[in-house]
Amino acid sequence: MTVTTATPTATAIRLLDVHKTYRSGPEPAHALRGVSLTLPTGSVTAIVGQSGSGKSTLLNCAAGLELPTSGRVVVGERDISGLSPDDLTRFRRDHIGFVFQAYNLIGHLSVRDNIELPAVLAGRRTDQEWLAHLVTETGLGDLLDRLPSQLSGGQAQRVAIARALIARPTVVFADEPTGALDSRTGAAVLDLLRSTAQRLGQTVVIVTHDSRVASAAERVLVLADGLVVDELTAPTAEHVNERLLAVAR
Ligand SMILES: Nc1ncnc2c1ncn2[C@@H]1O[C@H](COP(=O)(O)OP(=O)(O)OP(=O)(O)O)[C@@H](O)[C@H]1O
Repeated sequence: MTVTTATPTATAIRLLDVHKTYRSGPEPAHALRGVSLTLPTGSVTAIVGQSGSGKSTLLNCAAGLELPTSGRVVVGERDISGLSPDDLTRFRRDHIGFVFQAYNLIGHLSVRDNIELPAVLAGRRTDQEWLAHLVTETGLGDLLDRLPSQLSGGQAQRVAIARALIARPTVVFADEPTGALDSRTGAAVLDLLRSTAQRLGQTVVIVTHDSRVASAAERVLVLADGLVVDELTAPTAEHVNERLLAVAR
C-alpha cells in the first residue's frame, strides 16, 4: 500500500507554561499549574498520573477542546491558544483525532459510516484502501454494517480508534484507549496506534491509568497535582508503576 508521509515538522505539539484553573466551585481548582512539554512528530507519548492529577485537562487543552487560563499551545506550526471557537473547531476537525473513553459513536450510523465520519466532515473523500487497512487491523471486517448499539464495548472502542485514524490527523489523542478491551485485543490496538505513528509520522498521545498501556509508549510523562513531575524513556510497566507509586506518597 502507498502511504503518504505527513509533512515533517520536528515538533507536533508544544505546551508552554500552560495553566488551567476552574472557577466553577467555591474554591478554584488549579488543574494545570505550569505545564511545558514538547512532543516530536511521530512520537507515542503516554501521560500517566493519579486520579485528579490533571491528565484529562492536559489532553483537553492540548487538543483544543478547552482553552488554557494562560500559556500557549502550539500544534504543528499553529498557536491554537488564541483561536476563536469556530477556528478551533475547524482546526480540530482537520488536525486532531480523538479516541474518547465513552467512544462517542453516532447511534444511527453504521460502523462504516462512523469510521468515515471525520473524513466526510472534513470534506475529504475516504481513502478506501486506508479504510480497508484500518478495518483489518482493528478486526472490524464483519461488523461494518452494524449499529453501535449492536457492538460490545471492546468492538465500539476499536471503531473509535479506526475513526480517529481515518483522516490521518496530525495528532491522535487517546483517553484510556484500551480500557474496555481484553489484554490481547488491547495489545493489538496499541500496536495499531504505534505502527501508524511510525509509518505516517503521526503523533499519538495516550492518557492512561494502566502502566502496561503506558509502557507501550516511547516516552511516559508523569503528572502530579497539575505538573509534569517525572519522565521515562522506553519504560517497562514495572518502572511506570514505581514512579506512579513514588508520586502518590
Ligand atoms: N470542569 C471542571 N470544573 C471544576 N474542576 C474541575 C473541572 N475539570 C476538572 N476539574 C478539577 O481539576 C483537577 C484535575 O482534573 P482532571 O479531570 O484533569 O484529572 P485526571 O487526572 O484526568 O483525573 P481522572 O484520572 O480521575 O480522570 C481535579 O481536581 C478536578 O476536580
